[in-house]
Amino acid sequence: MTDTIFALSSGAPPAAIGVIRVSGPQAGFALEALSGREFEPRLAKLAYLRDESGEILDQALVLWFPGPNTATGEDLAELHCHGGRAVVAAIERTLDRMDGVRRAQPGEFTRRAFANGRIDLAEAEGLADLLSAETELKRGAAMAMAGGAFSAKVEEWRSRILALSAQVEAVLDFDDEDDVSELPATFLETVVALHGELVDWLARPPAERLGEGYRIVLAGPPNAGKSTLFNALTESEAAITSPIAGTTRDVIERSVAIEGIPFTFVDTAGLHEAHSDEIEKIGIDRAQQQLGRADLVLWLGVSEAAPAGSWDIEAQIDIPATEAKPSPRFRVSAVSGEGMDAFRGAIVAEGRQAMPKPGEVALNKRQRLLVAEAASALDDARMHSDPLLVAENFRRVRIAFDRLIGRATTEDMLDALFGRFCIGK
Ligand SMILES: Nc1nc2c(c(=O)[nH]1)N(C=O)[C@@H](CNc1ccc(C(=O)N[C@@H](CCC(=O)O)C(=O)O)cc1)CN2
Ligand SMILES: Nc1nc2c(ncn2[C@@H]2O[C@H](COP(=O)(O)OP(=O)(O)OP(=O)(O)O)[C@@H](O)[C@H]2O)c(=O)[nH]1
Ligand SMILES: [Mg+2]
Repeated sequence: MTDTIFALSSGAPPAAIGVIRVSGPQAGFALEALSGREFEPRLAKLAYLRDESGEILDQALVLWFPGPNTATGEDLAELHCHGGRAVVAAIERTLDRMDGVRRAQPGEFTRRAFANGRIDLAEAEGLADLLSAETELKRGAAMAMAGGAFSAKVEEWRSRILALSAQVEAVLDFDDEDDVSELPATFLETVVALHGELVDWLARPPAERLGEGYRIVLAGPPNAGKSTLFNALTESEAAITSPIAGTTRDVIERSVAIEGIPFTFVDTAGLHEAHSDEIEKIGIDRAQQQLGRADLVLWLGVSEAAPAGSWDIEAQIDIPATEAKPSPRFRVSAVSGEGMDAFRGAIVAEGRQAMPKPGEVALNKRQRLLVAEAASALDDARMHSDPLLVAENFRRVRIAFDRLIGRATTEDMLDALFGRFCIGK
């Protein structure tokens, strides 16, 4: 028999309220054992929860959801208890002592929702992202994925490839000529259109961008004001600043959201020919590596040395002795604040255009690999005139679509996905 599982599904104690969810065939029994009574479906009721000896553990608000029309597709009970550590622990211990009832593993509620067909795999991935969303932009993308926006798209692609497959199968069934010339005139057009759509999806900003943030590296010679600017942009004191050249030696990273856009700012050691100091040399090596990883480099050195694609910044403009650059992209002072508003605005605009659009679905790596596999199979299909090979490649396309929404999955893959969830989800 399926185990009945339980876990605290709200924030960690101590909290005002803790919600313990119980899902599975024994959920109704467990609820009755704790409360001594039965409940009307989907109607909140206040009840005392007791252990086997009759001792009151808590007074809780209880919800009873009989399956299969529930979040998990199983019988489901929710105990909205007081969120103190000992309260939650006492209720959990009492549940744990019941036959066929055990603690849930990470993501196990969602895994059951998937196993019972309540949600598909893309929606489950969206839920995982929703739980880890720290910016407005990521929340919007995750909500779109969790709400089935991409699943609906894949279903549509799937029906298109099935229709194309049927046309090829018809040729295979009725034609001895082994020639795709019998296919409808629109056949190739339809293949090309679907392929183009997949390629467009692959060109979209990836979902990982939303987590990692737009990566901006500050670079230039010592004492150029990199760390001071870094602190101003991240509104922190993360980097040490001083008039001593060579103050920053290691790479300092800070992730911040500005206007809902996620950024990772990176401060680096001043670039110059370090002759004697071994530590500084290592720092400069690391700074150089960071230049290669950046989405955007803010260059505070002489304009002639600016790396390709970087923004040439004239910093410390409040200091009269600062030599003016001929045509910098921005002139700023992190100390007086001069030029900073326009500079910050431009950075936000740059980050925004590299991110998925608000509320738009973004694909994660797994999803991109499968869309790429479907696109490449369609491309192969286009190259063949043998209907057997065309049909075979269309099968590859269909399998990739199936994997996107979880119609074809392996245990390993499900373990990896649902392991990302916290306990209680
Ligand atoms: N108290 C509580 N809040 C919660 C959740 C929960 O499980 N419990 N959720 C946990 O993720 C989210 C809401 N998600 C849910 C998704 C489906 C169903 C559900 O029962 N679906 C049924 C009936 C739908 C209906 O009544 O209209 C169904 O789909 O058939 C419930 C919650 C966020 N808030
Ligand atoms: N007045 C003024 N002083 C600044 C400004 N930016 C930086 N400074 C000062 O210049 C000195 C060097 O600044 P840092 O930010 O440490 O320079 P850095 O580029 O990080 O230097 P290294 O870490 O050694 O490579 C410090 O004393 C700062 O206080 C500015 O915009 N105006
Ligand atoms: Mg520094």
